[in-house]
Amino acid sequence: MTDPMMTDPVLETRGISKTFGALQASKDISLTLMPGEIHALIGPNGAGKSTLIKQIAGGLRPDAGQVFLQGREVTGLDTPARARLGLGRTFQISALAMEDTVLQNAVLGALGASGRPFRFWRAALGDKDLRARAQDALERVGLQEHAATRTAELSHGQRRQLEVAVALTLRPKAFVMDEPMAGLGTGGSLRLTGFLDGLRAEAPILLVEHDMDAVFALADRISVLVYGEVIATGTVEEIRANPDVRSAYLGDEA
Ligand SMILES: Nc1ncnc2c1ncn2[C@@H]1O[C@H](COP(=O)(O)OP(=O)(O)OP(=O)(O)O)[C@@H](O)[C@H]1O
Repeated sequence: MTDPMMTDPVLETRGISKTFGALQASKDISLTLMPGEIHALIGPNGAGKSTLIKQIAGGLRPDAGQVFLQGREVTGLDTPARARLGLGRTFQISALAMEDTVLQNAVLGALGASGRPFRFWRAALGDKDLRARAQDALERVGLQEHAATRTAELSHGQRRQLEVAVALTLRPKAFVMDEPMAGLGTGGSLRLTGFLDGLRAEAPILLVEHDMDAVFALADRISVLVYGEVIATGTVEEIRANPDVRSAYLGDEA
């Protein structure tokens, strides 16, 4: 990881707050994602992790606070506009078209990245540039041999890799990932952990994850969210040793 004192964050939230009725789901959240790092966001169910991710990605407008991507404020932009500026997102629930092939899904991602309307979808499949971009992304995640496979036939882990490939067609400056390990067995989690480890050199990753083995193996920094509030940010060692974090979340896992 690059020394955080020496560089500017790639992605930053400043004072993000959001209430749903009487519930404060985000309380004055300020986070940074530095070049080359994996910053994990952990916390109990209902702590507000997905709500924060949605505000960062553009699906939910904060009541207060700002989001910056490479120093540019994006708080007022919608999700596609943020994606075009380089915010790569993968979802808790797969957003892939299961009946389409792996390559078609990647081309669809590349089409979205190009900013062209989706009614050109069929034409996009024959577009050399989009196909090249899609094939390049598939190669980077190691799925090139499965380009013609129906997405439904991929393993769970391969689908996660395809989601990353779709995000890669955007040439992202930062990744935001919501529980990529969900539903993977031990072997799948280990493979994806190795893959994400290498991916951080491409773009830093803000990683929401419940799989603590993956978090402890990957994270340069961890922020702990409890009742909508970041109660601690630090290295794996600092977070494991933090008594507030142990009592609020980690318990025996630390
Ligand atoms: N659209 C909404 N309207 C009302 N309440 C909401 C809405 N979205 C989320 N909440 C509430 O906000 C709180 C935070 O939810 P959120 O899904 O962000 O938590 P989380 O940390 O991602 O949980 P999990 O780990 O289970 O995915 C919860 O109490 C949830 O019920």
